[in-house]
Amino acid sequence: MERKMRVRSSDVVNFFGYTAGSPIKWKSKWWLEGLQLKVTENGLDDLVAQAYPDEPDHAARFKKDLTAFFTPVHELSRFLVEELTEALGLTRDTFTRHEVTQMNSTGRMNHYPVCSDPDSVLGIPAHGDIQMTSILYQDGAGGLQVLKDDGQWVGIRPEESTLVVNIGDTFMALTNGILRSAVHRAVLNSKKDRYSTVYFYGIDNTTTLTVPPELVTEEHPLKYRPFTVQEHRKYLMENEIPLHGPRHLQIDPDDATS
Ligand SMILES: O=C(O)CCC(=O)C(=O)O
Ligand SMILES: [Fe+2]
Repeated sequence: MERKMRVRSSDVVNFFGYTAGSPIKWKSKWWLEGLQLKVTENGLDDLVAQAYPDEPDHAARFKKDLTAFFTPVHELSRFLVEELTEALGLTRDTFTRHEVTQMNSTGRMNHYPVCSDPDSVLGIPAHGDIQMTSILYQDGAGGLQVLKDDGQWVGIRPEESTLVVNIGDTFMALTNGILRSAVHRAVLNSKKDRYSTVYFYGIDNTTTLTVPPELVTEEHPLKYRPFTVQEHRKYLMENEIPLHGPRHLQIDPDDATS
């Protein structure tokens, strides 16, 4: 506990560091503790030094373990974004060229403690992820659910050696809604704790991003206005997200067709 307190978050927008319960000001309760990570050389050095100030061996091992997961997953994220971009008929680096530093991407480790009344509270309530893609590794406990178009929640069963890939709100808006940000949540169980680790691959936070003109046609008119990821993040931190994608970034926020 003392170690967790050493790295606790004091940042309400990006909440880097340790948080217990909801890291943001939504009304609903979150039944989890989490560690939000800056996955850069400096970010990881600072974190492990704060967590293990007098134990350099532990610090080095923790950094090695974090790097072993996040470095390949960063490369995989960029590859997947580029493959999807190309599949849409665009130049491969249309979006990834906005990847300034890894600073715009975030790692997150979630721990959902066992809950004696799992139907009374959620681990994480319904949301879409902010960034381009999320890659999630979950243990065998199960609890991730995705919202289907018919309003039903479907469980994403854990499979050994399998990663879950999710499209985020930024990628949805930048592809004019062709790729869909999946609304998801984490439910609890009364038998065992659950752990998951996520990498949110992000591009430039502060540049105004726009839908490429190639994705705007007569049948598929421009649906999303120019935006910055930072502005989108701030909106989400301040507004509990309803059960749909980034509708506030739409030119017509009342258009509910996706
Ligand atoms: O733990 C999970 O299955 C979901 C985690 C998640 O949605 C998130 O960290 O954004
Ligand atoms: Fe998520």
